Amino acid sequence: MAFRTARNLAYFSNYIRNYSTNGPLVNVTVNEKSGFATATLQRPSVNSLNLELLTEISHTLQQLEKNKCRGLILTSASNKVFSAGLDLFELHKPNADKIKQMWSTLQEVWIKLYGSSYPTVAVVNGHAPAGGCMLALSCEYRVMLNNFIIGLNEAQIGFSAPMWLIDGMRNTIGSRQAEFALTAGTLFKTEEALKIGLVDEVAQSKEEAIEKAEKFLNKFAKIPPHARSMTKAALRGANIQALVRNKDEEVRSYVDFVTDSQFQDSLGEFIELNLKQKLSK
Ligand SMILES: CCCCCCCCCCCCC/C=C/C(=O)SCCNC(=O)CCNC(=O)[C@H](O)C(C)(C)COP(=O)(O)OP(=O)(O)OC[C@H]1O[C@@H](n2cnc3c(N)ncnc32)[C@H](O)[C@@H]1OP(=O)(O)O
Repeated sequence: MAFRTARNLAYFSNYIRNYSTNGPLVNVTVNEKSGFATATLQRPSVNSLNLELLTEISHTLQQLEKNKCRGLILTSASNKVFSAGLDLFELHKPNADKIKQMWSTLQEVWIKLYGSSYPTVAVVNGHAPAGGCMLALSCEYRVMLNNFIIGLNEAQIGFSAPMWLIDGMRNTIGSRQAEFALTAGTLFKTEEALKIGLVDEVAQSKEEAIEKAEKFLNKFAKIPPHARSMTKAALRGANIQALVRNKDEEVRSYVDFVTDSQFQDSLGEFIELNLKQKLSK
């Protein structure tokens, strides 16, 4: 049964309504004609990835897969920030159990989005540092609006991106550019990101970006879906399998790393320097 049927659509909307306690953090709409779903991240003010948002993204992806989605556009309700990445306030002086769940859910999101059977496009309509860039990189195609930044700036905050994310970056922009970008933790302006292939197209407005995203998704209209998804799995499978094999070990290392006092000190400094307005509230 295709996801675009009215019955499935109603089921999906009900599911999202029932799932969220404080209103959905991800709003999903489906274009009944094309069958393409648009998932809009709407956690104020910057879509920072806390456990609740990550869990909702993960459940949304699961439902899309189950309902044989024909294509996904991932975007943001904010007109300034696509996603600010992991919620740094949740990483600061953390509860180890929550951190464990957070990292495990982040891994799930990568597995489900990078490995989705349906085609995916990120409409990057705002800044996309770190985890924001991760979400965009998990998609197959990226259309970005002008005057924003995107990149994996983990090195600047005092850690390294995990192996699966490094691989995702390498697959997108090539080894040499990935090495330059990751070791310096570079955040690229839209035009620079286009030049190195971190984004595929630039748009002047969200409407134009959505049109470009739909054009990309329509390219697959005549390709048998199972052939498309088998080919995608062949290309991306090794990355996913390596993560699945190493999942629990990575969660353990991550919790140790984040709860270590040295990391907490450097995160505290980063917050103080970059997000101190919020800290002083
Ligand atoms: C086997 C090995 C395993 C071990 C692994 C070791 C560790 C590995 C960790 C790897 C992690 C990789 C994956 C992802 C990592 C991350 O995502 S880390 C997060 C990095 N994020 C950032 O650096 C972004 C910081 N924010 C900004 O640069 C800017 O805020 C912005 C996004 C560019 C937006 O700028 P602007 O529009 O000017 O808004 P601001 O005024 O700066 O911010 C608005 C409010 O939002 C709050 N905020 C911003 N970012 C965050 C955030 N990341 N988390 C929480 N909150 C955030 C900010 O404080 C403002 O709040 P108010 O003052 O209350 O308005």
